[in-house]
Amino acid sequence: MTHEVATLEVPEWSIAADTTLKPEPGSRQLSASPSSASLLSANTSTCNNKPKILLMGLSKSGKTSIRNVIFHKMSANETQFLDPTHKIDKVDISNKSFLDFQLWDFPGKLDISHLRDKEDTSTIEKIFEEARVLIFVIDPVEEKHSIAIDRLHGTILEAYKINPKIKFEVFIHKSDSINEDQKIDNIREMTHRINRKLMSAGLQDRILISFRTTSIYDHSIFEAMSIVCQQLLENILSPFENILNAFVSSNKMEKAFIFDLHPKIFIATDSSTFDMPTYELCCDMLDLIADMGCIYQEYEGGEERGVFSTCSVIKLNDTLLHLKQINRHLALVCIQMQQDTACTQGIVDYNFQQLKHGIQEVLKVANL
Ligand SMILES: Nc1nc2c(ncn2[C@@H]2O[C@H](COP(=O)(O)OP(=O)(O)OP(=O)(O)O)[C@@H](O)[C@H]2O)c(=O)[nH]1
Repeated sequence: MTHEVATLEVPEWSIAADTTLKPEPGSRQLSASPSSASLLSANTSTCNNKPKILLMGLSKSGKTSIRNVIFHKMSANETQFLDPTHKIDKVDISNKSFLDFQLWDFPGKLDISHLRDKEDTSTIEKIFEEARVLIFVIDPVEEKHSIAIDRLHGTILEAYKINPKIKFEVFIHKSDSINEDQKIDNIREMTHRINRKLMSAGLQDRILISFRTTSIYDHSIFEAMSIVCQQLLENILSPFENILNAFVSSNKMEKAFIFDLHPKIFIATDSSTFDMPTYELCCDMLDLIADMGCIYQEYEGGEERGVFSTCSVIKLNDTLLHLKQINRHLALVCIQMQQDTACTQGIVDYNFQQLKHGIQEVLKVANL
């Protein structure tokens, strides 16, 4: 397979060290033997109006690793040296990001479902009433499956009681350590066990839980987090999808994604079938352009020179990969089969300008 970079401009988003993370001061303090009170601590009191995503699960299930790999560009191998989380770690995802929300990483030792008797209930209510999505991370190779399912069930009941609109996502994590058959079996077994528990509480029709297999060692965690983050953008998802559908059909594209560049999360795609290899190819293109950008970024007077109209095309045999920056935060990445000569670069460029205009109009109306 020949890899050929046809055109390349340096993207301004590729350079900066990751500044999307702004952990709150003191949010990672250690305590010798944490009680539930110290695990919760005053951290829950500094809420703001941003949507919140909660990251829960047993100790060592991989919550902090997920957070760091996606939002802090930590390599998967480095996560082996992470300390356990001792207090709720709240992270603002904003600044250089299009997405604007808070991610709350909970200590695995903190079992919210058993706190009602011990804690001020208003603290627990505060956690759930402002949350949009609860991600529960389960390690499938742990012997503590039943404990994890019990904790998940208790947490879901508690959260639903306080906030019936909250969405539930279960990441069956560390999928790199199990084979394909085990992945399917795991999802089937967990769905069955949690549904049986919800049925006995009479809630099986009211609570919808999505199960995904994830790993920080491949793109699956980025895909899963992308789908979770899209739940915060409900009002723009459908117009974005329509615009992408029109772009894909008029340029005879295979697939198109709109990515938030910090972090590498896709916030929309066209309605054609999603397949992992295509998504991985688009992610790899983003990484490649970002890396090239780091090397070739030009500076003016010690400052990075802003490049707002980055366009890159990579030719892989008979496939063209396009990356076109829409604005400071967003980029279109799409795949086109080259044998389709009807769509020249000029036509693609013109149609991209129409897409860009459409996206900007949607963002204006949505006040984003
Ligand atoms: N194989 C594999 N290991 C992972 C994955 N994600 C995390 N880990 C490892 O799991 C271990 C625990 O990860 P942490 O992120 O610290 O777990 P945690 O859920 O935050 O743990 P607490 O802070 O105690 O609640 C680390 O050694 C990680 O390297 C994964 O996708 N695959």
